[in-house]
Amino acid sequence: MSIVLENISKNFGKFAALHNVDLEIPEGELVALLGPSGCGKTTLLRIIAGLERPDQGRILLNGEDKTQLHTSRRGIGFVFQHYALFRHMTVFDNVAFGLRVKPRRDRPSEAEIAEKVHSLLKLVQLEWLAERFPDQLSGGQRQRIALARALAVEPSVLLLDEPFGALDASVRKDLRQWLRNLHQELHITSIFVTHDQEEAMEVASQVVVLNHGRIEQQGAPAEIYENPSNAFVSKFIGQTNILNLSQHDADWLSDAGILSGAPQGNIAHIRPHNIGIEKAEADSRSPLTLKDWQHLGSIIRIELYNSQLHEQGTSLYAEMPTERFKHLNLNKGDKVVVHIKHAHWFN
Ligand SMILES: Nc1ncnc2c1ncn2[C@@H]1O[C@H](COP(=O)(O)OP(=O)(O)OP(=O)(O)O)[C@@H](O)[C@H]1O
Repeated sequence: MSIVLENISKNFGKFAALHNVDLEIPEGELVALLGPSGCGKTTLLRIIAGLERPDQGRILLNGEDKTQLHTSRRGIGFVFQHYALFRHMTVFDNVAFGLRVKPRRDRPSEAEIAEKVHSLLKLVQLEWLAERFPDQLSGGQRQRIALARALAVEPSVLLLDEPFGALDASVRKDLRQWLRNLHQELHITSIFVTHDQEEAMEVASQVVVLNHGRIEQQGAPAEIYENPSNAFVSKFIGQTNILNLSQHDADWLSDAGILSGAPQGNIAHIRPHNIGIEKAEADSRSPLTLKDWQHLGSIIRIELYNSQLHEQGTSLYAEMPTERFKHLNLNKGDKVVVHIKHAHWFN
């Protein structure tokens, strides 16, 4: 099901949680709503679900205005943190719940329900847990069961609010991949809320970046990373070095080669992987010293100290493949020269 939001605004008392939000989600996408705490992600999700009424605007599902339609009639499944599994029911009964409460004329027989529940438990790869109670499951297993429960009623849209929020890092990573695979299998239009940019980039086919109740940018992860439409998005998505030219950082940038052309703004955002490094000659006048580095798996993050950077104490971060770093044979305290391959410019 496609989703279109037109000019949605929502106030809580005097506080404007969403301002004139326009959003189009084509059928079958897996969309991340990404933004800092309090930016309006959950409010937007609740409005799509029909759990919250917008003060203004329309919600179109498959092109039809459903703004006034009750949640239960929107064909939406959700996995919200506070809609936890029913503790007194087994896994099987939890997944069967949505089918058993259907009106009599739509309700499948118990045999059909059993078949459906088993096929869903198979889909989430937890068939062997059917007779357990939620307290006897791990956090990751509970989330997968919650998803099976949401899928039982064959929703046209799946909404997930911080689905992996409370889980530890390695379980989160597994579940991200698993959700992506599941989506590729089912193709249900899905929207999940996260404040974790890495999660959004890794899982989603489309990322919607929100800030202060407004959409800053929508696009494929690579598009948002490579062409951030403003300084907020650039800073929020991935690591970036921020250099303010109006604060006299221009001189050393010019030495570094970045200002070979005219600056295209007052502020340069430079991704760590766009900073190339070479060992400096002994007589180099480079202001940059290798301060420290960290191993991030196959890449190395390098911290450079710049004695001429206007804001004293700030470092510049570069990244390169581990192999290349080994080849450079650098030690802490070595002088380096940098070559800046690309910058995003803002005012
Ligand atoms: N029922 C409410 N009454 C008053 N204010 C609310 C209500 N619900 C949300 N808000 C406010 O609206 C803003 C947006 O809230 P929302 O839950 O949508 O943010 P969020 O982006 O999901 O944040 P988080 O990542 O922290 O969950 C917040 O400032 C919040 O305090």
